[in-house]
Amino acid sequence: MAPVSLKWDETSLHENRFVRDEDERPKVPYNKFSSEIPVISLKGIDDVDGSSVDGFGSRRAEICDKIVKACEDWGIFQVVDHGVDTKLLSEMTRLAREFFELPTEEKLRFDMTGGKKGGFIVSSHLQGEAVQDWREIVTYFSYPIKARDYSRWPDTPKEWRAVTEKYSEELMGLACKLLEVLSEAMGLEKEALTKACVDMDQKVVVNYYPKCPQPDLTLGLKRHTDPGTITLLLQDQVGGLQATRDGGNTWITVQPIEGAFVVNLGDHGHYLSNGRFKNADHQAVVNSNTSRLSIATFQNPAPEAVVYPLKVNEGEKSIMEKPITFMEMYKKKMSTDLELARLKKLAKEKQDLEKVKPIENIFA
Ligand SMILES: O=C1C[C@@H](c2ccc(O)c(O)c2)Oc2cc(O)cc(O)c21
Ligand SMILES: O=C(O)CCC(=O)C(=O)O
Ligand SMILES: [Fe+2]
Repeated sequence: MAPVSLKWDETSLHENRFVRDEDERPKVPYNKFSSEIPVISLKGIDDVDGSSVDGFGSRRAEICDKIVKACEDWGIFQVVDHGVDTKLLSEMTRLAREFFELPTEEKLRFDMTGGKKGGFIVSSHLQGEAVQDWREIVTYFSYPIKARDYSRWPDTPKEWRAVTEKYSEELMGLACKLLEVLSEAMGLEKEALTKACVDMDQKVVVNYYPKCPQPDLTLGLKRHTDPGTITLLLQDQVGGLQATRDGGNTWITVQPIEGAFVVNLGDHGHYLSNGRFKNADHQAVVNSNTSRLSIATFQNPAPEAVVYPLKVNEGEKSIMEKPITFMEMYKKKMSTDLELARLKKLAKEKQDLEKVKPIENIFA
């Protein structure tokens, strides 16, 4: 299947494929930033247990409390002082932008359509979506290292592969550190969550959202929860990431912070904690002033890893009926997402037909 379109500046939203139903359209501007999502400094997270700040408990304990609270409230928070070199972050962003500025034919050398594992695609990783996302992505699978297929990693700009390898390694380290905190908060050993992932997978998705003539009618990336354990998102200073915790009634736009990562829990993290930690419900909106770039690093369990709460407290019930593998969970989620989109499209077509019926009747 050929990609939809790469001529974003010539694409009119009168082309229905980008127009969302009214209930799905953005409710809050891309640049009206909220301070509701906590920003947590990780400085001191490696302090050995027992060392104290001014005699009041350790800095690590303080950070852990903030992370746990954010996961219980929103399933989303930002981290600063995380230890990943800021030069690496700016290199990663610069090279990613250069990739999207390449001529179409160059990007299509990595065309991912037809089920290839990694590469470039317009709009969505899900083929068959009723309404398209206003974005392009390039994606590659970085862990486990033995499964890397470099033929699916962009080779232009030429420094990108080396930078990406380093970036992936650093982010794997940071993600594991955050999972240790959550394991301890569940009263489990530090390695409990990473062990439950068996051999942790990592997948990097670089999102490029072109500027859009009618941003109020469409979405850069439709509302979703991430399927995996935890996601680390690096975004530029434009703004567009939005979160909801009341099923899409109200939304907030996450404030971009230079050098910070937005961390959000996915479905796997939510299930393993028996629902204690939220799987962040989020979307990306676009704007008519400027394009936007974000880099999502998805930390997922191995496909064969068993998904089931690690601990069910006394008096509670498991939120899962039975254990399933991550592969089963992922496939079920993606097919449900597609099916919902298909049903919505059908319902809309039916509604549109009903509207024209009275006119037909005039001629009957
Ligand atoms: O692009 C994404 C975002 C996200 C997602 C999940 C479920 C959806 O229905 C959706 O439209 C987007 O999580 C992903 C998970 C992946 O494995 C690949 C992706 O490209 C994405
Ligand atoms: O671009 C963003 O801000 C959100 C990206 C995202 O949610 C994703 O890639 O899963
Ligand atoms: Fe996401």
